[in-house]
Amino acid sequence: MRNTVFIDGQAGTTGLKIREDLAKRTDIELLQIDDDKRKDTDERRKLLNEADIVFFCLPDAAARESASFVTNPRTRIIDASTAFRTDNDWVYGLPEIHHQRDRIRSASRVSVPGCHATGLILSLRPLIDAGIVGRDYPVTCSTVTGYSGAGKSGIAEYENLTLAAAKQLNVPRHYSLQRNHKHIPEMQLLTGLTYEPSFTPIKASYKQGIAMSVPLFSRLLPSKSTARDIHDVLSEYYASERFVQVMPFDSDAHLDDGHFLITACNNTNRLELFVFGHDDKINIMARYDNLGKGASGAAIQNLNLMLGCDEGYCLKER
Ligand SMILES: NC(=O)C1=CN([C@@H]2O[C@H](COP(=O)(O)OP(=O)(O)OC[C@H]3O[C@@H](n4cnc5c(N)ncnc54)[C@H](OP(=O)(O)O)[C@@H]3O)[C@@H](O)[C@H]2O)C=CC1
Ligand SMILES: CC(=O)N[C@@H](CCC(=O)OP(=O)(O)O)C(=O)O
Repeated sequence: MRNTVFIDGQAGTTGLKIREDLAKRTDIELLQIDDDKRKDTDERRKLLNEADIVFFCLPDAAARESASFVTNPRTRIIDASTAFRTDNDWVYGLPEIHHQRDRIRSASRVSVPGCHATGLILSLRPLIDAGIVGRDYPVTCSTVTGYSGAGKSGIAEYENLTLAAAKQLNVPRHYSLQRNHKHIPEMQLLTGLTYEPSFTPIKASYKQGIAMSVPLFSRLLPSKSTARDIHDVLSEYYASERFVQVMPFDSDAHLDDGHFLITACNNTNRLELFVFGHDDKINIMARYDNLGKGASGAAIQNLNLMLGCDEGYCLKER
């Protein structure tokens, strides 16, 4: 029997991609909403309660509204927004974190991680669990990200430009400089840090692909662990993962003439982790597609787990 799926927000950046990927599948029947009824409350409410699984690919406020419309106890929800990521009644959809995969399999409410948060949590959580990084470590981190992370309006901002605006947007832009990015609460909760990490994102003039950088100082770690120790712990933690790979230690072979290529995982659900450094200096880097493992890929990986089918069904590993 086929599972019925409805995507609330099917015309947005994340919704469109999920729809495109699921349309190829024989195990799923996609419930369609007419284009002129996409925001019609009654029609959405009807479809939300007809489907076995629904995706919310909506702004936070609309996601909260949709959640309140679901009254059918059989309907399971996968939400791509920030609305429920730190809510105890929802399961955080990052299966690579120990014990999370089993929780996702049986969950009825799953929250897809934020794109920036994914990189930080996967970099730090194994190290904090192992006691290599103290919970009270003063973590700083930053990302460089493509403009599609901001959805349709962000894409339009960069792609429908006058010449003058194009010149301005050609230059990378820092944002959330008050250290108030919306992913900070989930970063803190899911890493287990005592204090909020200091996080600075930078948006640049390319469509998709994200790189998270987490610098650490060996002298501030409880056992003065080195970059090599950190590489060993991460390698062991993710050894059996399909979508998270720890790349060989400190190798220039990963670089393009000494530079890090942010877009190397684009159009896949793959996330690559790198550890660079020597002596006191350690730098963990994660690269992935903000629209892949950072959004629709992660959402489909969660769907596969919830349906009990192959976790990688219709997802590209490389
Ligand atoms: N882009 C990314 O890299 C990532 C996005 N996310 C999150 O996923 C969610 C969706 O993001 P994204 O796809 O980028 O956003 P988009 O802005 O591209 O798409 C959102 C869609 O929701 C529709 N919509 C807005 N309000 C309503 C409503 N009340 N009822 C029905 N539909 C509505 C919009 O309609 P209309 O077309 O008319 O504007 C649009 O089609 C957001 O919460 C975002 O933060 C998460 C991870 C990464
Ligand atoms: C480039 C860009 O603007 N990206 C967005 C985040 C995209 C994302 O992950 O949004 P959600 O947390 O809603 O899922 C931002 O940094 O605010």
